[in-house]
Amino acid sequence: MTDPASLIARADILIEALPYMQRYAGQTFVVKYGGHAMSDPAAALSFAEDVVLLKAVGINPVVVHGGGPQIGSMLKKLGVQSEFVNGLRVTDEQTADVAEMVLSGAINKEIVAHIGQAGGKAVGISGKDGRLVQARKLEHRVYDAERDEEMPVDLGFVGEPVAVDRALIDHLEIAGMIPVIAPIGIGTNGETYNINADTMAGAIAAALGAARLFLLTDVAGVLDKQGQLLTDLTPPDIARLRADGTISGGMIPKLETCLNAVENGVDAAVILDGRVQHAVLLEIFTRAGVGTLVRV
Ligand SMILES: Nc1ncnc2c1ncn2[C@@H]1O[C@H](COP(=O)(O)OP(=O)(O)O)[C@@H](O)[C@H]1O
Ligand SMILES: CC(=O)N[C@@H](CCC(=O)OP(=O)(O)O)C(=O)O
Repeated sequence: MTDPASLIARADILIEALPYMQRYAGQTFVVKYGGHAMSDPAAALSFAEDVVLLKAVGINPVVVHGGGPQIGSMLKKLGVQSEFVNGLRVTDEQTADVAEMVLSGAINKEIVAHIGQAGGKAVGISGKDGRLVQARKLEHRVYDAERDEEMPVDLGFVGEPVAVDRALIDHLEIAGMIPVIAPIGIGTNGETYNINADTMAGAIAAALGAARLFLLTDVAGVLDKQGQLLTDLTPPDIARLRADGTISGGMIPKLETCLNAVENGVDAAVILDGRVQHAVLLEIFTRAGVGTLVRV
């Protein structure tokens, strides 16, 4: 028989979560699940359980997923070269087709299935469904040291969200369904845009007036040059980390997303390690938050 003290300790864990449940009931949390974080099958299932638990306690979780490494493997199988500029994949027409196939097909449905297994009801969509995310070509600029100025770089069919029509998400919420969104946008002429999943999650979080944006990745959070976790960041901190080269690659769009989100009404954005089982629950429902919190 389990001893009474350990039973009480279990109940204490639930009681610790109570004020958070009361505070967050009815609020929308956007959770971005990165392609790197997905690689651990046990963490993938525990992620689905966390999302179902959020829904069960009255929070509205909206999942936006990535799949960069998985797109990379598929392109490799097809013998297509892929290149990144500041964490963004240069996307020609063929690459856009592959990105849509991998994101909206394989990955999206896998997450939907996991949420189903965990006892929830998820609906997998992309930014094309219900014209959820209208996009245009991203005009990207990169600093050219020789010229000492920012120069335009053509990234092909990389999109930036220009408008979010939240109607479909609202319908799904009313129906008790959890939206799972692939980061594909639609152009005015029906073209397919490959959108960085962090950017997509940030745009959706701002449009929904989400209370929190969580970005799940494969590091503990933002690390300083010594590899130590930075637990709290403000917009000036982020500008400094970018200027002194502490952040690079995929962390650049991630922190830009956090900045945009908190400057556009999202209360806080958190970067956390999605390889840790139940990372989302630990962050939301315990006193010891994990990861890097960005606030204005
Ligand atoms: N200062 C930093 N702290 C943490 N990670 C960083 C930093 N600078 C660059 N990175 C890189 O950013 C990566 C996370 O971005 P990304 O690979 O796009 O992840 P995801 O697929 O989850 O979106 C980390 O794995 C790490 O290699
Ligand atoms: C424009 C751009 O870079 N799009 C990304 C979309 C997927 C993504 O962002 O996935 P992660 O979150 O796993 O990195 C790509 O093609 O890889």
